[in-house]
Order: sequence, then structure tokens, then C-alpha cells
Amino acid sequence: MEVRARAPGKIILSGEHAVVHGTAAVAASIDLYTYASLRFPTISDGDDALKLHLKDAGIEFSWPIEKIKDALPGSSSPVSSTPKPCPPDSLKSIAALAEEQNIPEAKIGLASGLAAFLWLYTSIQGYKPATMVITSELPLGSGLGSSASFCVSVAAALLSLSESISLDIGRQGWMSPDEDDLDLINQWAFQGEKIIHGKPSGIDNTVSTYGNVIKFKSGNLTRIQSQMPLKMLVTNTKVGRNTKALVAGVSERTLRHPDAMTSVFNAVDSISNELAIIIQSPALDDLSITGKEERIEELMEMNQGLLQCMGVSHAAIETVLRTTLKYKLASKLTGAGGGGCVLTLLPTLLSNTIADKVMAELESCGFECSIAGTGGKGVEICSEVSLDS
Ligand SMILES: Nc1ncnc2c1ncn2[C@@H]1O[C@H](COP(=O)(O)OP(=O)(O)OP(=O)(O)O)[C@@H](O)[C@H]1O
Ligand SMILES: C[C@@](O)(CCO)CC(=O)[O-]
Ligand SMILES: [Mg+2]
Repeated sequence: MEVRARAPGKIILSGEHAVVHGTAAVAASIDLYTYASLRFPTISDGDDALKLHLKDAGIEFSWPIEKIKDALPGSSSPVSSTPKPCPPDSLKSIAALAEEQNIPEAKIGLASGLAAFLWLYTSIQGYKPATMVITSELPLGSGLGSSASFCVSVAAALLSLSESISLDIGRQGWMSPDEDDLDLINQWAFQGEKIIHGKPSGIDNTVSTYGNVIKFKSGNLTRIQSQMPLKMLVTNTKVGRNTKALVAGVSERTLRHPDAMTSVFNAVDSISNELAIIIQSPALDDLSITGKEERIEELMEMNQGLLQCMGVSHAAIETVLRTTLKYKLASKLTGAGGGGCVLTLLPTLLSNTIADKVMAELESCGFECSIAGTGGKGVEICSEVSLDS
């Protein structure tokens, strides 16, 4: 028997970084997914290893189960039903298990993903041999929530083949887990995100788990019923960066300038609250949609200015802002910044000719443009009964 899970990436419409410090943020899922498939070997396979195959990177990692038992003697079987953080000692052992896989230098960023996988696997499945295969449509480390969708899809696949979630094996196709199962997946994914990010707010794993458009503040989720199309151009500057380091940088700036940064965070809180109200308020005609879009554009520009105050913009992001402004379009970075992706609102009445022109100009700078489908479903699970199971 094999189970597959898929979890979406996300865009943050307002409030990244400030949300780590307790203010409100608004995010939407996007129609790009990470897929995780899990399979236990049959006795005839005679396999006694845990394998993780990262298909896009073209790398397969393998750990003998005995080695995992030695390194993490605390992981019991039957396993924990309550999500728990990885203690520092276990994290050291896990980091050593990841390091000995000799990850190529150019892909060393994967080490934290491997560590999150090992913690989730041993916590949820204990010491069973298995193979997990991962594929992702998301660019890694670009602000579209690749780490969260990785953790959510891995947690969902692992929980589906545990006692914790009862999977409807007879059903065909993708299924949305029920609310309690979503809560459990989300809590485990958050533990994985902590290993990758250091101090995540939880917004990325939450929007990846529940989908749609959400407002998130201090760990609490409010679902938003969007009453307007949000057509967002996503420009990937292709400048690599790492969310953990950027989040730590903002925290250090906050320690140096606590009063100023508190004012910045409060301003972001107001922006996110106003944005959530605009998105939810009914739009009766084109005129009122245009009015709402103009207010959203202004809020996006204000949020971008505050992200610059936090020190998370980048020369490539500024190039995108300048380019889109030439066409009177508003943009802001999305996710952790420092490179990665930038959002530009494409208003409903914008002509296709202008949209094509701005994309062509951005691509001539070496950036990659795409239009995101926003606010779709969250994590889904699909079971397949194979003949040899
Ligand atoms: N498909 C994947 N396979 C293995 N590891 C992954 C995968 N996707 C993400 N990761 C892990 O997450 C890291 C990237 O996470 P990071 O939080 O820095 O960026 P992001 O999640 O894409 O952006 P943001 O957090 O700003 O939305 C990778 O370096 C890797 O360790
Ligand atoms: C930068 C940040 O606010 C969003 C990353 O997508 C970090 C977090 O909230 O965990
Ligand atoms: Mg991330």
C-alpha cells in the first residue's frame, strides 16, 4: 500500500516577518504543490533502511534502521500521537545523520529539510523501514513556502499510514482530511518548520494545511471569504536566500531598536487588518472592485516600505518594484525576502498588452514570471493499493 499527500505553497499578501513578532498577516495558498509518497517494503523486499528520494534534486538518501535506532534511541514504537518539538540532543544526532549522507555542496540547504524529515518520520512512524519520494513544483528558498509545503505533505503522508488518521482506503482520488486530522497534520508540520526555520510564526504551514485565504495572528487562524479576484503576478528574482537567517536578522534589529521596530510591527498589523476587511467586503460592480484594488495596491506599497525598514529587501527586489511602477503597478516582496519572489497585483481592468509588456521587461532582467492561482484547497491525501501489498 502506498499513500500520497500533496500540500500547496503560499503567497503572503501582507505581514511577513512582523507576524513572527505577534502581529496579523494575510496569506493565500497557491496552485503549486509538494507531493510526498510513502511506501513500506514488503517482507520479500528484505529492505531494512529508511530511504528519502528527492526526485527534483535527483538525490536518494538512505539510512540503515539500526543506525537510526542508535542515533535516536528515544523514538519509541508505537509512536507519539502528540506533536512534540525536537530536543536539542536529538537535533544534534539528526544533523549528524543528515551530514553523513555527503550532500553535494551546491545543495547543502537540503540538510535542514532532511533533518525535519528524520524528526517527523521517527516521531510518527518509529523505526519502520520505508521509502518516501518527494517531488515539488515550488522553487526552493524563494518565498513561496517550499519548506512548509514539504513539512505538511510529509506529515500528512506519515500520519495517513499511522493509527492517528483513519484513511478511507476504498476511495479514489484526492481527499481532504477532516478538521481534526488537519489540526494534527498542521501541528506536526509546525515541528518540522521549527527545524528548518528556527522561529517560524506558523503561518506558512497553516495556510498550506487549510488552504484558501487566511488571516493569522499569534498562532490563531481566521478563514477569509475573499469577495474579489486577486490576480497576482509572481516574479522570481532567482536570488537565493534562507528564511532562517532573514528571520534571525529581523530579531537582531528588533533587539537593537525595540521602540522603532515595535512601531513598524504595529503599522504592519493595521495594514493586515485593513487588507483582510477589503478582501472580505462585497464588491458590487467593476467600479467598486477597482476602488478596492487601488486600496490594496496602496497597502502593498506601504507594507513593502516597512519590509525595507526591517532590512529584508534586496537590490533585485528593488529592480522589480521600479520596473512594475513604470506601468503604475504596485508590488511587494512575499515570504522572507532577501531575494526570492515579488508579488504584483494585476488589476481586473488591466489590459493583456500591458501585462505582457511588464512580464517581458521583467524577464529581460533575468527574472521568471508566472501568474498564481490563489486560494485553492489545502493538503490532500490519496491512497493507492498496489498489487504487492
Ligand atoms: N522539496 C523539498 N525537499 C527537501 N527539502 C525541502 C524541499 N522544499 C523545501 N525544503 C527545505 O526547505 C528549505 C527552504 O526553506 P526556506 O524556508 O528557506 O524557503 P521557502 O520556504 O521556500 O520560503 P519562505 O519560507 O520565505 O516561504 C530548503 O533549503 C530545504 O531544506
Ligand atoms: C518571514 C516569515 O514571516 C514568512 C516566511 O514565509 C516567517 C514566518 O512567519 O515563519
Ligand atoms: Mg520556508
